[in-house]
Amino acid sequence: MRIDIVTIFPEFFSVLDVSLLGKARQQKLLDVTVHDLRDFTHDRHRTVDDTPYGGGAGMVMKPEPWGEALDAVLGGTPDGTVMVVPSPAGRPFTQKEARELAFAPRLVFTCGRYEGIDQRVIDHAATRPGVEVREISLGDYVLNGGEVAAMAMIEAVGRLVPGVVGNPESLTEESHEDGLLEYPSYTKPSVWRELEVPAILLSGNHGAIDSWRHDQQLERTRRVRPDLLPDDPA
Ligand SMILES: N#Cc1c(-c2ccc3ccn(Cc4ccc(CN5CCCCC5)cc4)c3c2)n[nH]c1N
Repeated sequence: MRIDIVTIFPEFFSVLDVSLLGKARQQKLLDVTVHDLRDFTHDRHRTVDDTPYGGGAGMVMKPEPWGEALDAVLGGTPDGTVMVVPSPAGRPFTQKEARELAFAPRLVFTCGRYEGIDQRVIDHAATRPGVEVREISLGDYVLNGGEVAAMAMIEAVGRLVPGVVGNPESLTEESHEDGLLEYPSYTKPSVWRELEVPAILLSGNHGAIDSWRHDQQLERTRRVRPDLLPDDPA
């Protein structure tokens, strides 16, 4: 999978050189390129923002640099490219969407700042052949820009790309994969500060362990996220 990121803070994504995603890049499972939006400006101050039409607080990101950046990045776009626009006005990001995006041949993340990107940039991108535009929100709270959201989405999607995670089985037993929160996990020692590991986990009875773990998922989901249960009697 190819991932392009356009941002005014390219150094923000240096974390992609390390950890699991860094290894995936070395293994050519992920091809990640970060582009500095200011490289697509032509004035001395490398200006990317201006005052909003209609008034209001803050600044809006100018369309011209974005247009040139996306011309450069989206040129020669294979069909199925998804341009992800992190936005507080976007659709909430979910594990289901992460799974969908993991199958896209190419993702382009457009990281806005200030009060956002001139809407015409998003509207124009949607007319580009082979490009699907998705405005996605990380959650119902306000960030200062799109980079944190893009990083979270890249990690959530990148780890689902075949070969990135060593044991793909571990991907199926995670919160939200089966619509439930995950069961609690334990490791050695069996007693720690007088706290014992649940005896069932030491029994070697894997049928009983699986059943206990599913019960734990249901209990935790009912307690913490009843909204995830289709018709929880509550
Ligand atoms: N994903 C995600 C996000 C973001 C996110 C994503 C991308 C950008 C680009 C800039 N910002 C900052 C910002 C802050 C407030 C507002 C609202 N204003 C209301 C009055 C009229 C003007 C707009 C817009 C933009 C961003 C925030 N926040 N929270 C998420 N889950």
